[in-house]
Amino acid sequence: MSSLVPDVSPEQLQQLKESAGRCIDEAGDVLSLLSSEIWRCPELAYQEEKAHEALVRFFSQQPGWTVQGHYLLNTAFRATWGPMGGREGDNVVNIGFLCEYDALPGIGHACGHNLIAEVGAAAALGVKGALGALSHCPVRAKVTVLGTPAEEDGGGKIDLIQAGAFEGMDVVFMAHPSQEDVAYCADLAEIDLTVKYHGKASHAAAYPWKGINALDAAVLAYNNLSVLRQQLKPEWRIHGIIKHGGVKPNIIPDYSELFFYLRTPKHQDLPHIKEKAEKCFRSAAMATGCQVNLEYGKNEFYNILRNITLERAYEENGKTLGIEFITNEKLQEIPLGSTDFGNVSFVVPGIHTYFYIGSNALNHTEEYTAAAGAEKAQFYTLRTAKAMAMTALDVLFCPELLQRVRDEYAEAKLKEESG
Ligand SMILES: NCCC[C@H](NC(=O)CCN)C(=O)O
Repeated sequence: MSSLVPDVSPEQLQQLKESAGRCIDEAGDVLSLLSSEIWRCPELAYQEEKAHEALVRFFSQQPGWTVQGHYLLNTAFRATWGPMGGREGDNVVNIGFLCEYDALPGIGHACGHNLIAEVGAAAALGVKGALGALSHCPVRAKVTVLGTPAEEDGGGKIDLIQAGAFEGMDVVFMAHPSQEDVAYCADLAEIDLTVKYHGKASHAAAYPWKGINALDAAVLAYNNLSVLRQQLKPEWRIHGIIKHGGVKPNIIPDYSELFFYLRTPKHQDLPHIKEKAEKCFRSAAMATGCQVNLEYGKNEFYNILRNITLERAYEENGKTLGIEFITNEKLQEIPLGSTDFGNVSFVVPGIHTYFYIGSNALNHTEEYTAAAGAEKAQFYTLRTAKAMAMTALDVLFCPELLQRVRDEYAEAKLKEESG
């Protein structure tokens, strides 16, 4: 155990951790109600108005929180507690907990973002409850809960970074529902791409030769990408849909639209995959005579800048609660997606952990939607919140640990950005 702040013994820190756990358990009912309220009203990216309202109300009803609704984004919020403790002039240690709450089209909370909101809120209540019960907290602490919308589409955290929402935070935590408990996954960098082909309509039977077929362009592009995949590095991903391919069989389509995600392990590799994909889309335009427009998403999602120091502290705390983390060997088998937390990890040291919710269903399926709304998920969600809260207390009371977190972050960022 790293050395603690003066006047705090390891036993006292352990008692604080147990106090945080009790506070989370005591709030279990209201936390479950919050989570199910969000789960029952799935809302898409940037449209999470009911979820935003539920979370703002939740923290407004909890004593001691300063709550800002519509914080920098219409459906983002910020709830802060502190600074408290320590002595005037002491450095404040600001711990951030992130809440996601956007759903997926047609299948609701199939990624369990209602549980992400719950686990962030729960961990924050736990830390605040433990520190608030002290007659005098020897460290100057602040807890910040940030509601970060639109992870599934657009990247609300990236908008919030650009708006300065993460300034002054020392460490951030969030946890994402999964099939396993793991402190880190090598989530991929990602960019959205919308491709629009414009051709010329004509009667498909009477005089097709007068048409310029935008659906042909879409099909050629799709097939170009399908053969390109053999030449991509194994971790790279290109996948997408044809959103529009025509209106009637007897009208040569004059418009088609495709929506694709391009992914690479490092965000520095995104330009390379973009270049390869663009050739596939532009050559299809050339072959058919269509005009083509390529429109990239407004935000590039970064890969996660991992912090092993923080991950290990989280794992140590989680194991005391019975969490069985998967081994590193199995880590290679974890399916990877992308998250705008990656961008956050390049401005603040943090961890984006994954947690089992009592089901082996797969994310982005209707089965997972059911699992995310099931009572069974509550035990695992609160347990994860306790592990996060305990790790936050380690950071607050072990200056040496916080320094190692910061040193690793600075070194990893320098290494990553120097390629
Ligand atoms: N265009 C961004 C897509 C993000 C999405 N994220 C996840 O699925 C993580 C879990 N919510 C993705 O497709 O990776």
